[in-house]
Amino acid sequence: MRVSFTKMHGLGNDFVVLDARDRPLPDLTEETVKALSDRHTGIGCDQLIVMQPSTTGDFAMRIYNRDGGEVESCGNAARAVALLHGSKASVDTRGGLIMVEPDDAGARVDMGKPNFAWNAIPLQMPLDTLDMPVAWDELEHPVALGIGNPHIVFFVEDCHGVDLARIGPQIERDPLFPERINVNVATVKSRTAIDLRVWERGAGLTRACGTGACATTAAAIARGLVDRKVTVGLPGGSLQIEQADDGHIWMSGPATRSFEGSFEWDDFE
Ligand SMILES: N[C@@H](CCC[C@H](N)C(=O)O)C(=O)O
Repeated sequence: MRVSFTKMHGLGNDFVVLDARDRPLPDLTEETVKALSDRHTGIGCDQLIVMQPSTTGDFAMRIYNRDGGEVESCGNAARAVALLHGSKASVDTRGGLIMVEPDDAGARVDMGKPNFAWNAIPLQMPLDTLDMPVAWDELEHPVALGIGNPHIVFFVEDCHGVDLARIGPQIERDPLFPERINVNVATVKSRTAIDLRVWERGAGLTRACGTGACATTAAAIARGLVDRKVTVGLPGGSLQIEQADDGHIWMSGPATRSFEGSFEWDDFE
């Protein structure tokens, strides 16, 4: 079966997007995701995204990390599918229903409410998620929360000085996080600006992480470190994040279509 794809990115966090809204795809296995995501032998991406029909939203977005695992949420991909859809839409994800709307800058997304409940994230045991009594080397007292998917946020003096490639995988796979976790190191620059680097669960260091930017802003607001409207600077560029009066986190930022192509499904099974 010949399948068309669109290669896209949000601030350098890149995706292979398959549109199965009108034409179903064969079952996607972990091996197929890994093979398509491979940067040497496949098409190459951080996440594989599948758009599908939905009964609860205008369409569904399924998200697979490059390691083959299916996950709940992806902020940068939400902006990418908004661009492909072309108009305001409700998107059904495993992390909940989100609203997307293309705009001049790319897209605006209502990512829903952050969840600080330890068993929703989930953590292995009850802990104060706003000030966790845990440390990994110099990284200590993090905030843990869910924004569809699980995140841990460390506020540090200089996020660029953290060896995230070394410590990120240790934290991601610590038994404290039964479903593993996305690891954010953040430096608060002012009441309206945060610098952020992210070690993504199942994908490693990425140029940007939309849910990471939302989770970090929600954590910084909860700690009283920033105002409710923040610019988050990531290696790939900036996102605008805002918490509305009802607690929902809104994200605005670019989404880019890189190229289109097609492949033989059988070659990646
Ligand atoms: N790049 C994404 C997040 C993708 C999923 C994440 N790695 C997870 O495992 O939860 C984003 O922009 O939010």
